[in-house]
Amino acid sequence: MNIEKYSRGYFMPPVKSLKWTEREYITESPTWCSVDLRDGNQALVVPMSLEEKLEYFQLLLQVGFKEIEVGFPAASETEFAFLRRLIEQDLIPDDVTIQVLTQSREHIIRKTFEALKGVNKAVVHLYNSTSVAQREQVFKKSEEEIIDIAVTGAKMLKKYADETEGDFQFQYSPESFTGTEVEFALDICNRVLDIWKPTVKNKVIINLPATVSISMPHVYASQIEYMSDHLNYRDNVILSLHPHNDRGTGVADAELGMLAGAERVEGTLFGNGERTGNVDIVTLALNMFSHGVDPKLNFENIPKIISMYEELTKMKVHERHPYGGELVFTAFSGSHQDAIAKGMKWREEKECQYWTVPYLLIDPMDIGRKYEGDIIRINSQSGKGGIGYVLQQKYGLDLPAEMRESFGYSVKNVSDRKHKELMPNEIYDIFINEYVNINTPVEFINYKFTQNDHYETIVSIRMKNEVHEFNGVGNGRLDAISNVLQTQLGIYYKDLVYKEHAQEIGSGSNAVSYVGITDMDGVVYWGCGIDADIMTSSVKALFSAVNKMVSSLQLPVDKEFILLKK
Ligand SMILES: CC(=O)SCCNC(=O)CCNC(=O)[C@H](O)C(C)(C)COP(=O)(O)OP(=O)(O)OC[C@H]1O[C@@H](n2cnc3c(N)ncnc32)[C@H](O)[C@@H]1OP(=O)(O)O
Ligand SMILES: CC(C)C(=O)C(=O)O
Ligand SMILES: [Mg+2]
Repeated sequence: MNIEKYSRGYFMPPVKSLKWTEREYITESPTWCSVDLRDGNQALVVPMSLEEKLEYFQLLLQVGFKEIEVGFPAASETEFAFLRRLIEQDLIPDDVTIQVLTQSREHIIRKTFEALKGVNKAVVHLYNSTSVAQREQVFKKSEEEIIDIAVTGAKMLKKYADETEGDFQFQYSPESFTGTEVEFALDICNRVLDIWKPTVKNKVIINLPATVSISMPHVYASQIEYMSDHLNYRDNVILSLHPHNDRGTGVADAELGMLAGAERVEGTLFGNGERTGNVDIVTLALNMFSHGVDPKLNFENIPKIISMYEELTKMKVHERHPYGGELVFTAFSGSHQDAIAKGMKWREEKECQYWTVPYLLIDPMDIGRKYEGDIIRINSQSGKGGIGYVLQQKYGLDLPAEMRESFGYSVKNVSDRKHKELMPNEIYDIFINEYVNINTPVEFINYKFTQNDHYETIVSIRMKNEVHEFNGVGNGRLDAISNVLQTQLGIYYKDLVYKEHAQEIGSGSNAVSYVGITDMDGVVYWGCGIDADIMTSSVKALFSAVNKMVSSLQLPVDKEFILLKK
């Protein structure tokens, strides 16, 4: 790699300013400004049509944005017409302020104000680039000449605003701020403020963009803190951030920037925007939410927001995207699944106030995701905890702990062999086929019981197409039948374990029984019986376990032969 080609192109403030390091977390939501319809839109392969922008605008209103940069009206017919539509059809709610972007060029500013005619209120956002690279290479101008672009633009905004009806607030961005000497950025912002003279009633927004993110987040935070501490008219200035995500640290930049004194953040849903995108407001807001701080945006139905976002922008939310991604609440691996399943149970039992389930930063249900099919999915990396959880949640089958282990391996093996994820119905099918009501080679037909001080049974069993009746006794009914199998058919085992429950999910209310038996070599075999009658379900479970053992050990099942053997 050609490492000699690169060096650090950012500027630390002249005085190190690190008060932000003493603040631990963000205690209240900033003012959010969506720039989806401008920065997001200008970065799309095909920018949105007017109708699409209208639909996206509605989406942003539903999410709860109160400030929305709706476009760059001088850029195109669509941009201009969109703003006109919003104004002429009165589509801007009273508590929402729209924002428009303009360069510092008179014909562009003029067109911008033309587009704004009839608006009640709006933020007019002026930008010019200030970095060393842009001064030298793009504008080929001195610092004073660059300041002149900003100051001239600021004066033009004031003039056109004075001539246009409506309530206008001004915003200035020293674009490419992160590649600008911080003292110069401060100087140019103060010179613009001197023109606009912000007041308590008409504050000015100074927006400090990481147009290109070129440093680690603590550098950006230090730059923001320096600006916050040294800007003139500070009480009447709203300090705003506009991070991009070139280094993958857009969210960190915004969070540290807020700790450093910023009161407002510009960004987009899911981080759409130039190159690697703007900062993702969904992530920022839900990060706050996860700390118990109200972000004042509503992401209760994130699947719907994603589907509208994808349809309108033609972009895709990545599977691993924080909060929104399809897989971000999903555990495939055994130990994660086990911990999540136990954490969910703990939560149910303890009725805890705070969400503390391991591996899940927030409760997926809070943003419209569901547990089923979302948090635990099964492949060859999965474990008994997760597999048991799926059977329990989806089919109401609460397997005994030891049986979960044995079943877990069956499922993993299938997934491994087929090299695919297994859906809950496939897991259920494996369970039914391998464990439930297994009746070969020894088929249970029916039973009769009489009770004295013990139980007597006559049980009918089919083997090799012939039905035989056997008599047996025992302390309980299952014990009586177990004794038939052992003493009369010679199918010996030990340590019979048994569990039953009602199957609350699905049609009807079946009883489910599980039986585990251990052969003479210590190998355990499990069976399950499902039946409307609880006794029958337990007998079926016993026969299922017995049949698994008989098949595995290849025991003879001819009645005469067994009796002979005995
Ligand atoms: C970081 C950001 O996202 S900034 C926003 C970027 N967004 C967009 O550019 C989308 C909308 N833009 C457009 O549709 C067009 O660029 C327009 C309509 C604004 C201008 O179009 P044009 O004049 O045809 O082209 P272009 O943008 O290339 O203009 C470049 C000229 O503007 C100058 N310029 C660029 N930015 C600014 C600015 N903020 N203020 C003043 N002049 C500027 C350049 O130095 C260059 O000057 P030159 O003609 O002397 O070389
Ligand atoms: C217009 C400005 C704020 C911008 O989009 C940027 O600098 O990234
Ligand atoms: Mg930008």
